[in-house]
This record gives sequence, structure tokens and C-alpha cells, in this order.
Amino acid sequence: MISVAAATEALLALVRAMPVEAVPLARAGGRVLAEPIRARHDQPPFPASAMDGYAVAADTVAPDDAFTVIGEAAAGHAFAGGCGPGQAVRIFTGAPLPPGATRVLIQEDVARDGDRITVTADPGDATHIRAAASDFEAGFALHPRRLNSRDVALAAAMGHADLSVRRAPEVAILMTGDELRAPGTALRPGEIVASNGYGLAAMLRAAGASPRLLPMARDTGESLAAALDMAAGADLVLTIGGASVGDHDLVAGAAGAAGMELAFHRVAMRPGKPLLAGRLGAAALVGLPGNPVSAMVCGVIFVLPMVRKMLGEDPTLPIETLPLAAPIPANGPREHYMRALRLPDGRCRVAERQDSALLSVLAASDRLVLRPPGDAARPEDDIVRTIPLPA
Ligand SMILES: Nc1nc2c(c(=O)[nH]1)N[C@H]1C(S)=C(S)[C@@H](COP(=O)(O)OP(=O)(O)OC[C@H]3O[C@@H](n4cnc5c(N)ncnc54)[C@H](O)[C@@H]3O)O[C@H]1N2
Ligand code: MOO
Repeated sequence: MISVAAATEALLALVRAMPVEAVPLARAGGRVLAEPIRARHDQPPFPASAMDGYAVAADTVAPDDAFTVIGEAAAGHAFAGGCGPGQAVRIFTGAPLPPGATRVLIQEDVARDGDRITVTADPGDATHIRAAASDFEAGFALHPRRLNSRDVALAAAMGHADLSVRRAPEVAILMTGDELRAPGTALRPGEIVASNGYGLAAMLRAAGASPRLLPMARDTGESLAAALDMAAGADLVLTIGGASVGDHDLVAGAAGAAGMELAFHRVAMRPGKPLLAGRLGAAALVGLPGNPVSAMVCGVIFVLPMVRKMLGEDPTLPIETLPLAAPIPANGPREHYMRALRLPDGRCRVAERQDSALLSVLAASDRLVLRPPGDAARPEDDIVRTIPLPA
């Protein structure tokens, strides 16, 4: 059995960054920018009015000062001439400032009579001008990262219609087991509903991958071989179940027969001990344990970092330290990822029942408490390391 750290290293070595593809800006949200982009122009490209009012060429303005209105500037419609002493240009928000103008008087502070305006209130020191390039200069860079809605708005303002993003890795998910039925199907004696493949697909889609659920395989070499064939073209193949040591745990053998070069089988962790991994042609294959919580936890600890690396993101799992809401017992010889919840008081409550079949406990949790092998019993308020659970 290898450690979680050694398993993580071996798994990350099985994948690399995906090729780059161009997507229109409207579909770039949530994708990972692959290369830096640079602003094609200053923003704003010209000095612009921030308010509706009158542009004037005067450094100090006091009540009763008067100006002659000589023209108009609106957004998208610059005034053709300049603005000199004693002159004013009617101006609207976003309009280019006429050459010579030094400030904008807001219309609330002036009275207009024909082509004359008179200042009616102290306009203060604000110029109400947005200087050219005051948001960003031409050449300003947006660096590779997962694009949120603000980044998309910024990329648009920088003048980019299409963005180069990492192609979403295609992940084939194969649930295995004679006992499994699709959700919504009536169960016959001995059957259970297949669950964790759907959970993993949701987790991986939220992480930016493109999951593909394969038809479920039965516990026979032929059925597994046919299913693995259907995974062709995927960047990552996940099998679920049949990874342990029972007479019907055939995944390692079937993957080997399909040509997988084994990287490791079995990790010193709880849940997740029977995990196996290797290279299957151009794809990485990860054999997840069948227990629903084991499969989901291994998805968080191992598969998400692989997907992040494929997307060009930092694969490191985020760690949050929290005080314990109640004591916890000593840990055994395997690393333990305990299901837990952060309480409103900021402390962390570890679930009493840690059986790896309990999806209701996992769904009521928002994090995993990380226990090293042989970790001593911990008293209330002791600080523990936690891994927040993803979407
Ligand atoms: N003698 C030993 N027995 C077991 C060991 C061991 O070391 N020695 N390891 C245990 C551990 S730890 C785990 S985890 C399980 C996992 O084994 P498998 O990966 O072979 O999983 P299965 O036996 O196929 O299934 C386990 C359990 O999960 C249910 N299952 C399977 N697939 C799904 C699915 N897609 N959705 C929902 N539930 C699923 C399956 O019906 C079983 O109940 O092995 C222990 N045994
Ligand atoms: O390691 Mo198993 O995944 O404990 O249930």
C-alpha cells in the first residue's frame, strides 16, 4: 500500500494540460484561460465625462460664473471643436471630453437660459472626468485562470471576441456491479440503486470536465472489457466498484487485459483503500472503490486534482484549519478523511457515523477532516486540518 501523497504524485504524473481551443466570449465563463491576453487599447480610450452636464475650460468655478454653450457631446458623438475660456459644451455621461475642457459641471449645479449657463451652486473640486486609460492601459494583462463573470466582462472591455481556453477533459465513468440498477428502476431482491457515478459526474462537470456515463457493466470479464472499449477517446477513465479483493472484484484484471499499465493498487487511506490507477492507451485510468462515500471522497482527493492539472490549474487541495466542536478518537494506521460540518460558531463537528456507505452523512457534510496515520485522540477545540467539499 502506498501513501496518499505518493498516490497523488503518481496520479498527477498520469495526466497533463489539455490542448487549447478558442471559444466565443459569451461561452467563456467557467472555462480556464490558457494564455495571457493583453488589452488591445486604453480603457477608456479617451477622456470621458462621468456625468451629465456641461464641459468647461476653467480650473476654479464659483456660483454666478457664466458660460456660453457652443455645442453638444454625447456618448458615441464627440463635439467637433474645442472648448475655450468662457465656453461650455453640453455633455452627457460617456461622451468624449472636448479638447481644452478641464472639468464637467453637473447639470444640477447650473441654470440654463438659451445658450447661457450660470452656476447656481458651489461645484466643489470634482472634475467628473474619467481620464484616458484610468481603468487600464493598452497591454494590460489578464493571466491564465478560471474565468468568472467579472473576468469575462474585463476580457470583453480589453477587446477580445474569442478566448483561448483549455479543452474540457472528457471523463468516461463506468459503474460496475451485478447488483446495480439505474435510479428510478424498481429493485429486485439483492439489487441497489447506482449512485456515485452520478455524483462524480456532477462533481467533475462543476470542475470544468466533460463527464460521460457509460452503460453499467456486470461483474464479468466480457462485460467489463466491452465497457472499457466504450471508454475509447476519453482523456480519463473512472471505474467504480470491483476494485477490492473479493472473488467478484474484477476491475484490475479487466483493465490489465485491456492493456492498462498499472501505476499502483491500494492506498493507505480510509475510505478509499482499494484505489487503483494506471495508463490505458492515451488515457489515465482510476479505479475507484464501490462504496458510495469512498468513490466520492476519492473523487475529491484524487480525481479533482487530476482534472485541475488537465485544465492548467493548481491541483493543490485547499486546506482550512478549524477547532473541533467535540473530541474525536485516535486514528488507526491509514490516513482518515472524516466527514464533518462547519458549525455557525466556526467550529467543526465530525460526524459520528463514518461508514463509507452513508451518503446521507456525506450530503450533510461540507468538509473532510484530515487525520494522519496514528493521529492521537483530539480534545474539543483542538485545531484540525480540513478539506472543504466542492460543488
Ligand atoms: N476482505 C476484504 N474486503 C474488503 C476490503 C478488504 O480490504 N478486504 N476492502 C473494503 C473496502 S475499504 C472497500 S472501499 C470495499 C470496496 O470494494 P470494491 O471497490 O470492490 O467495491 P464493490 O465490492 O464493488 O462495492 C462495494 C459496495 O459499494 C456498492 N456499490 C458499488 N458500486 C456502486 C455504485 N455505482 N453506486 C452505489 N453503490 C455502489 C456495492 O453494492 C457494495 O455495497 O471493499 C471492502 N471489502
Ligand atoms: O476504504 Mo473503504 O473505501 O473504507 O470503504
